[in-house]
Amino acid sequence: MHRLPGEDPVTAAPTPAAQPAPRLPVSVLTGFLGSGKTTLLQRLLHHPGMARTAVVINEFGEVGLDHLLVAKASENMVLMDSGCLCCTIRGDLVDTLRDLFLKRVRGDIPEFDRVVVETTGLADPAPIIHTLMSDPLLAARFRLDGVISTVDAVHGASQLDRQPESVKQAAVADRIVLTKTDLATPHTTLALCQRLSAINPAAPQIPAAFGEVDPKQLFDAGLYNPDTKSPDVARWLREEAYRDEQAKHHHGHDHDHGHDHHHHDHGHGDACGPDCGHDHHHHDTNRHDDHIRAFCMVVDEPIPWNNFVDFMEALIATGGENLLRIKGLLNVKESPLPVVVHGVQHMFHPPVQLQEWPGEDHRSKIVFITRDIGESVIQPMFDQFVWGAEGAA
Ligand SMILES: Nc1nc2c(ncn2[C@@H]2O[C@H](COP(=O)(O)OP(=O)(O)OP(=O)(O)O)[C@@H](O)[C@H]2O)c(=O)[nH]1
Repeated sequence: MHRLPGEDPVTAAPTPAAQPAPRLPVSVLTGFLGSGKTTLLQRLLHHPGMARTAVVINEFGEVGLDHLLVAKASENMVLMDSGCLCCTIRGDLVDTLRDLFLKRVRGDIPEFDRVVVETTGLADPAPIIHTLMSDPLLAARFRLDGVISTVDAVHGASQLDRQPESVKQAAVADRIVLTKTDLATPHTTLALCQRLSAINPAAPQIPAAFGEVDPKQLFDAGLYNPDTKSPDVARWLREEAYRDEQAKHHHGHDHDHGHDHHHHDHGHGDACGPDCGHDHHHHDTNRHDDHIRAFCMVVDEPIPWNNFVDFMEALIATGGENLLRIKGLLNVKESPLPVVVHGVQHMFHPPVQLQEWPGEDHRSKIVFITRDIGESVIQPMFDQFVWGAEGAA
């Protein structure tokens, strides 16, 4: 069984949340085969805003860098005229990032302020996120900024139907980039956006034909706002997006029987939109995204920290691989200051104690994106572990 790292955020030396973390932010760029990752990267590498970025890719050939190449820094590293560095994976990601960091410290390569790692199209992004969180040397030097997932506006819906990886890539995303919007009809794009909102209510969906997007929309997706140099919980958690989505999918239903409901086009094609009059509201267990649940729990009473850890451990033991993303702002009983938790599957970042509440609302809010574990399972488990031992609530 996995303990939450950090054990006790209250008695442990508090992570100084108000100071910007010195670790370099890493963005993971993922997306299904052919969904436009390379096209997006090519456009990004041209962008002046991408100077001081190191990009980690699988092969130079894929990205077609010849016209951008300024100097070869080493066998697997090139420097571009935009100022950014591009390097191919050597060994594994851990070796590559350590190598990059060492070269930067030694001054062998120009300083960079952020890293983008492109995954292959069939990759499950979770192990990469785990590597960043769990390798002690990497975790001391790098931090996960966010996951950017490209979704093909034309083929995205059928990929969501058939490919569990594509659903997972969308579910763990902090930003979703809709590619090939130039080729898709507005109806197709709208229907896809609605499906993506049901899978991942909080991730902004950014249309980018031919990779045309302002890098600012993709980066700085983490808890810290680089402008204010302080945590921006509202932007990071976006629990209201989960509540809006839950309200949409539970209209007319006051029960939770373990299934979510989705609006979708089940074969009516482009002509079918949300106002087309078809009955879109039904179950279809063959679609991979019908297994995804996205919901928010709001807890009024302060939570005993150890009970919360027990709850998380029980949940991880029940189905850690199905907890795609969990984020929370907790009011813990032992402290007047809030604690932020963040997990992907069975791995959790060390909890962070904030130095102040982000607003007047001091209730705990936890958002979940899960596969096959609904609120109807998680809420009773939470009540049992968190309040059961206390005899409260
Ligand atoms: N019309 C149009 N074509 C696009 C767009 N984005 C990508 N493409 C094309 O789609 C194809 C696949 O794009 P890539 O950028 O190679 O996709 P990828 O995700 O890197 O592909 P893999 O590395 O094979 O997983 C290429 O032929 C691109 O030119 C877009 O926004 N509009």
